[in-house]
Amino acid sequence: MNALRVGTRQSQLALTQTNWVCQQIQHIHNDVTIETVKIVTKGDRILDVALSKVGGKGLFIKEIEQALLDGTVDFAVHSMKDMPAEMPEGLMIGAVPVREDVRDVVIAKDGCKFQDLPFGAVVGTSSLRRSIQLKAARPDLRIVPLRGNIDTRLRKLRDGQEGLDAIVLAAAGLERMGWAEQITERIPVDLCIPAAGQGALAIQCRSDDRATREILLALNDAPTEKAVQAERTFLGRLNGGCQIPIGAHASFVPGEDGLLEMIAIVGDTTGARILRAKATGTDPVQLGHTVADQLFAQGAKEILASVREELNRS
Ligand SMILES: NCc1[nH]cc(CCC(=O)O)c1CC(=O)O
Repeated sequence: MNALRVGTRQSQLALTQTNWVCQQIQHIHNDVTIETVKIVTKGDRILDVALSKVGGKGLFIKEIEQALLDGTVDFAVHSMKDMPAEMPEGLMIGAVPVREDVRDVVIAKDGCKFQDLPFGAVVGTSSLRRSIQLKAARPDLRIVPLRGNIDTRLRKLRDGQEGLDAIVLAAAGLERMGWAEQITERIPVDLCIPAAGQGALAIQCRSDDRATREILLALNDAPTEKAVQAERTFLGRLNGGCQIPIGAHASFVPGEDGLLEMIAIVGDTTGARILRAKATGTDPVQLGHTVADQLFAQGAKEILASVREELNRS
């Protein structure tokens, strides 16, 4: 008999993800019992302000990490893309389950494909990463801020708030909620490079908790882990938080045994300057550094400095 406690945010998505992980664990270890501990994070308390204005890294995870360190919970399930590249001493990612669809998606009021949206259509997203890439493809679009949990955002579109014609969300959240039928179009990754870790889960635990680590390991998917490692190494080099427009997507090249390809983007807040990079490699950490170095060689440091300055001012 083994009794574990899992920490989670209380959004529908967080609970759904956590339940999925607990089911997987109990499928493999039917003697393990798991108690769910709901934790409110700073990100949950300030849902009315654009994330880019709130700033700070790990807005949705700090309180949960503290509960892990305190021993109040034994593991935690996070959306990988909400995790900062660096982790507090004593904690680790114990498993990375197989990734969902990594893409961003458009949900349009009239079921209109992205390129077919009317001139000047209003598109809701609070993500600078999404907004600068969508504007690069469709400069006419009017991007408006959109916050809240997935269900809140879908409701705002249905209600036509802010004159919304469409919203952009991650496919993964919708898939996990069972709401994929609402998706109008999955945006190709080279048109809108996803956030580092998008579509993946991170199961976090204490580094010294061997028993829990052993249990979690069975849920790990090595290809997902390696792709995410490349993306997060890159993110760490750029020192990026969720408010900075950075995208990174790594995937194994089909038919090329063990070869990863990564594409990445960094831009300023208006999208006036956008830098892109692409590389392949077999070592995830090396690949993350290679792509970061490519962007630094193109002037990413100046862009990042200007974004940070701007976000600090506003
Ligand atoms: N930004 C919040 C967030 N964090 C994780 C997901 C779900 C998708 C995922 O796990 O990548 C979402 C919602 C969204 O971006 O649409």
